[in-house]
Amino acid sequence: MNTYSGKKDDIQDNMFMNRLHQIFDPIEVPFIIVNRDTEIVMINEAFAEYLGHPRSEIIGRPVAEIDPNTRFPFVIKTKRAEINYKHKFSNGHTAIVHRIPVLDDNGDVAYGFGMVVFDDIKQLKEVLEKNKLLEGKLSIYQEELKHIRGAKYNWKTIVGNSILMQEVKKMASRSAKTDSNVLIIGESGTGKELFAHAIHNESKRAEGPFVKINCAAIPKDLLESELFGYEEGAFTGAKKQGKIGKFELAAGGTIFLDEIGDMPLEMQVKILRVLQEKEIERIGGNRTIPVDCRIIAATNHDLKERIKEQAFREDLYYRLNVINIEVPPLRNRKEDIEVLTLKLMEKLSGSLGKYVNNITVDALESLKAYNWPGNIRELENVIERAINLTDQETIELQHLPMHVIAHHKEADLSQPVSPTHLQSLREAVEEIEKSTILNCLKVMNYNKLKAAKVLGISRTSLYEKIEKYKIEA
Ligand SMILES: Nc1ncnc2c1ncn2[C@@H]1O[C@H](COP(=O)(O)OP(=O)(O)OP(=O)(O)O)[C@@H](O)[C@H]1O
Repeated sequence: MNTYSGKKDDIQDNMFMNRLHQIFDPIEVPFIIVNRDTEIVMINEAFAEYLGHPRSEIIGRPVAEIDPNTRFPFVIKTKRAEINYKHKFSNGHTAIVHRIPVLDDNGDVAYGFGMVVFDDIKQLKEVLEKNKLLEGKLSIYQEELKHIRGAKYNWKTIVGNSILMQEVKKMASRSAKTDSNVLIIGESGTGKELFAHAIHNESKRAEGPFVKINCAAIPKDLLESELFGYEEGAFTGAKKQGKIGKFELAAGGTIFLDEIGDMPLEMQVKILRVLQEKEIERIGGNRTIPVDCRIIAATNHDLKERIKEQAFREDLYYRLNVINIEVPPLRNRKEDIEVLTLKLMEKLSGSLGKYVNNITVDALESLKAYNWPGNIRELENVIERAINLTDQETIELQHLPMHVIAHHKEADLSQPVSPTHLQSLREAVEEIEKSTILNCLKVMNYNKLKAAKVLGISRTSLYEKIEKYKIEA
């Protein structure tokens, strides 16, 4: 081992430099330390070898004697570090180096520290290439993550080019540029959730998570812990390690509060507090956690009516309703029915594994004539049923439910039902009854109370019919 024996050769310095050699020698990266007179006080084996000199011959000598191109005198004079500088050594090697002045307590330069980061430019190029490759991969994974995290839809996947839809899309797209709260209103099945996805996807939070919570589907007692999470042992039955709530999960992204109109009043107070304070507290916790997510809420209720009924807080309504987007019902944009039908046929053919890509003019006319109380979700169900019924690649009138055909007056006269579909009146009535109940249940998200109301029958009667037709509800 070589030891330092420069001009200011006090024993402590010597021991210190020996120690540095012990540290830097096993490392293959070239390191060097010079004193303020730019004499080499430490150089590890890797650097000595790189310069092509035995270490014993260069320790203590001015670095410029070994490498006349050195910039250490400049770095020591200016006290300015040079990071990632390209340097051509006098032995012909070109490398990327760092040169860093090390200051003492008085702010004067005590040493100059140098290292070779890449020992030739080719190596640097390779690293850059690798980096480019990794960046490419990273963006693929980011895309995948975005997909997994939930926000799947954008303006293109929201089908419909009627004037009404163009207006709503324009408004929603404008809202995506801000971070304000958005309230999306519209009947059930109109596509409110799709709009929430698309707004998130176009916002500056697009790379963040999109977290949805259905305020109507989660039992009242669980809603608070779902939204805010809880600390370890917060209540009996709580998970041991605690639980992170949706607001925290949505950090950096968007939280979508679906069916906000059905949120219990006690929870509305808590949500209002979050909107005002921009912080939450986990159940059983004693610290506040800042909320960093955009809020989009949706409802199919007339919230002003709910306020009158004292079922919804007026202050919360105004907090949420900063930007209001109203998704029109399908019956007000019948121009969209054809393109929606074709798109849904394509989508459902894929998921049902049955290729159906045509629809007769009559069948399409029927769809256009119908009023669609369940909107696009109902249209989707009707198309799915038709794809299941047809033996060919075409949906015909006979594949549509009776209540849809009934709206197309000429259709039932001009289009005879095919002999294979002839049936008794009782069978026909039962088929209509069954499909009407099934449709209604689907449209009402299997809420039997609501479905019974819409069907105009009692809940008991609905249960009997579900039993009779063996409907899985
Ligand atoms: N414009 C559209 N283009 C294509 N598919 C649509 C469109 N609008 C809605 N859908 C489809 O219709 C179904 C219902 O849409 P969505 O769940 O967004 O409605 P919603 O208004 O949020 O309903 P709810 O109020 O019951 O929650 C979904 O399967 C969705 O993919």
